[in-house]
Amino acid sequence: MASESRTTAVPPEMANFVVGLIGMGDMGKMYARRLSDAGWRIMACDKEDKYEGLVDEFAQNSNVQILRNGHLVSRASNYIIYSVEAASIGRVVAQFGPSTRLGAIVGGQTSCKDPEIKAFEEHLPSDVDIVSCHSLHGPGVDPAGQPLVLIKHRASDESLAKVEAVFRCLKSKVVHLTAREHDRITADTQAVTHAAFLSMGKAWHATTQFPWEGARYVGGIENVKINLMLRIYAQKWHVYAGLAILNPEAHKQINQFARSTTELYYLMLEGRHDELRDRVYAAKEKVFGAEGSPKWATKPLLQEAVLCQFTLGGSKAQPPSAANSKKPNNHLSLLAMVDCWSALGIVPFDHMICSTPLFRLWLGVTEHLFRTPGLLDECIRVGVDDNTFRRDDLQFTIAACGWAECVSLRQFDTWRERFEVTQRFFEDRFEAAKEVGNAMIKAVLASSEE
Ligand SMILES: NC(=O)C1=CN([C@@H]2O[C@H](COP(=O)(O)OP(=O)(O)OC[C@H]3O[C@@H](n4cnc5c(N)ncnc54)[C@H](OP(=O)(O)O)[C@@H]3O)[C@@H](O)[C@H]2O)C=CC1
Ligand SMILES: O=C(O)C(=O)Cc1ccc(O)cc1
Repeated sequence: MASESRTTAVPPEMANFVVGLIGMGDMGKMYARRLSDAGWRIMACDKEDKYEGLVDEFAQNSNVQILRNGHLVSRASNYIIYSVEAASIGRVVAQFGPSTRLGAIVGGQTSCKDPEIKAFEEHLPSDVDIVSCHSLHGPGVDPAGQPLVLIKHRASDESLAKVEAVFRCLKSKVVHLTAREHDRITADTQAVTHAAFLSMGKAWHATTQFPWEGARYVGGIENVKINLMLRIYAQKWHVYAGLAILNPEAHKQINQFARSTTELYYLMLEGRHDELRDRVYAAKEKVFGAEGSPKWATKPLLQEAVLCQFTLGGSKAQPPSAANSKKPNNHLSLLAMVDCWSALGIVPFDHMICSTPLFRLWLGVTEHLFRTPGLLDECIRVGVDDNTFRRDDLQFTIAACGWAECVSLRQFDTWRERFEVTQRFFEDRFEAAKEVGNAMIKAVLASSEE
């Protein structure tokens, strides 16, 4: 669309306001497109070697001006958003921060706020206000209705109001938090959720299987596991490494998830049915409330039936309608998640205000498992009596411990290698998974709004 024909969402008193974007990767481009479509003037850059490519890409968009580097963006913009890799934020702000225009506002889009805020405090001139942001969804998701965290770290009310005016066109749900609150909540909602899906991918890779091709991973819960695992492995490695390794609050959660997985697996392996049952039910009570006074809403977060159709399989082992050929599974990953929340005193429903689509699906299937009569007892029985999933669960446990160790040792390079080798194993299916995953998320969001 030519920008000249756009209607504008820019208030008259902000007609000359320029939004700067440093980092034009997936999120930076998403902001550039959406804000410029709403009438905001954008000045943006990526690394200098991408200058020509970006100029070509945005040539038709007269509201977006591509500059050669962050110095030029910083000097010319009123609100500058750093949208670079979390691990680079210190270096990039050190480089461009001192060029920030007098009296400007600065923020960042990185998924973990501790290093970002430290970098701003260290390198920005004292006349600059700091209002950071975080859209809690990936670049391909419509921001309307999704949470957008705003952090008024060092700013006047007037600066905050300007930032709110800029983001209003996204139609996201604004959540005001401190940087510390943000990191604590996203450690619970994102980092530990990703640890579960990353471990599933590793386990299926280690046992060289594409789970959608076999007959064991059939049904709504399995579709969520498979589609979200693929969705994560289809992304850039640094997004997940950054929010796990750099978030000081996340290490404890990821470590506890590995411990919960290992301890539940031991109980299954050693046939200690009653201990396993006691532990799972104690965790259920702590996380989901006692019998008769549950913490979940009357209406379940999601209907498993809605999820059954979103299978990547269908051509081989099972037709898409084969919901009733579901195989009972012990769902070690889901039991471990609830055990982990219980051990850390986390009530996941408290975080819904700040949740990603992926977290809502994960919590939704977990809730489904724990609130559907008979399902939890079936898991416990399968966990003890049935060897069908033993190997996969062993690999899942090894993977969960591997990720936890890698995170606690802050091993970015190892993290990357672990991620990319499994990414290559699954890459042929990313396109299909993206389509099915998007449709699944859309259907679940629609059914939860009914
Ligand atoms: N992807 C997602 O789902 C979400 C990501 N985020 C966060 O947003 C941030 C950006 O993520 P995303 O867009 O996905 O990542 P991308 O890797 O797609 O984008 C980051 C961009 O910043 C560029 N960059 C690095 N250093 C500089 C520099 N000195 N000057 C200018 N540009 C630079 C990178 O170049 P190069 O690749 O060459 O290093 C890259 O193009 C991350 O911190 C991420 O954690 C937040 C919400 C969702
Ligand atoms: O929904 C998720 O957890 C995602 O995987 C997408 C994502 C990744 C990084 C973020 O900082 C926010 C959202």
